[in-house]
Amino acid sequence: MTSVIEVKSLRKVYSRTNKVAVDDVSFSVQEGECFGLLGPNGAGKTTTLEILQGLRKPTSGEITLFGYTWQKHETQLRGLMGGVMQHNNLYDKLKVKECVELFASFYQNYTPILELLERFNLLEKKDAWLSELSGGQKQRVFLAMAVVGQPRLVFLDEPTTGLDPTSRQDFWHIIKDLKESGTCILMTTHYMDEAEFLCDNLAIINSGKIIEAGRPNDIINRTFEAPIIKEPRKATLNDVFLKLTGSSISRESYA
Ligand SMILES: Nc1ncnc2c1ncn2[C@@H]1O[C@H](COP(=O)(O)OP(=O)(O)OP(=O)(O)O)[C@@H](O)[C@H]1O
Repeated sequence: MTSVIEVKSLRKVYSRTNKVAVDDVSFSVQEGECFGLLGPNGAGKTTTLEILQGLRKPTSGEITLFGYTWQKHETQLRGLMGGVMQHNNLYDKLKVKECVELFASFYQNYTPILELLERFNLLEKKDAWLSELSGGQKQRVFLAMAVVGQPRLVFLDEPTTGLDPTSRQDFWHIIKDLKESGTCILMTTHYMDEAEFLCDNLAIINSGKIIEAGRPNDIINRTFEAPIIKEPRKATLNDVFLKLTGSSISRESYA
C-alpha cells in the first residue's frame, strides 16, 4: 500500500501563548484508509488537522501528502484534498447550492452539483440559506462541499458532533460509501463507536502526544491484555432511540 500521508516528528508551539499543542507526533495513512485522530478536548487534534490541510505552519517536523510537501507543491495539493472548517458561520449568508458551487470552483473537475445534492438528499434544500438548516443538514452540506471536487483525501473535523443518533448513522453510511469509492479520509471524533465503525486505523492523542495507535480491535485487545471474547451483541440506548423514533436509515429522516 502507498502512503497518502506521512507525518514525522510533528511539533506545534503556539508562539503567543507558548503552548505546545502537538509534540513529536508521527503517523502514516495509507491509500483508501479512514484514519481517526481521537483524544480529549485540547489534545491537539484540530491543530494537527489544520497543519495537514496547509492552514497552519508547524514549528518543526516533516509532512508529505501524496509525496508532496506544502512548501513546494501547494497547488497540486489543493487539488487533491477536500475539507471544510465547520465550526464557523462563514457560510451562513450563502444558499446550499451556492456553498457547493463555491467549493466546486476551486477544482478543475467536480461532480455535477445537483447530482451531489441529490446523493446527500439536499436537493429540496438547494435554495435554503445555510443558517436555516438543522445541524444534520448543515453537516451534510459541509461534506458535499468537501467532496464536490472529487478529492483523493478528505479531512473531517468532528463531522457528527451534535447530531442525533439517526443522523449520525446516516452520516456514517455516507462516509463509508466515500471510503468504498477509494477516497482516503482523515477524521477527528469524540465518539468511540464512530471510530470503531469507520476507522481502519487510529491514533489516540493526549496533551499533544500519541499515546496509542493501530487498528481499533488491536488497540482494544492490547489495552485489556487478553483478547475480548465477542458476546452476542446486546441492544444499546442508541438502538432504543432508533426504534422509538421509528427511524431506520430512511430518506424522511433527512428532511
Ligand atoms: N490559535 C491558538 N493559539 C494558542 N493556543 C491554541 C490555539 N489553538 C489551539 N490552541 C491550544 O492548543 C491546544 C490544542 O488545541 P486543539 O484545538 O488542537 O485541540 P483538540 O484536540 O482539537 O480539542 P477539541 O477536542 O476540544 O476540539 C489546546 O490547549 C488549545 O487551547
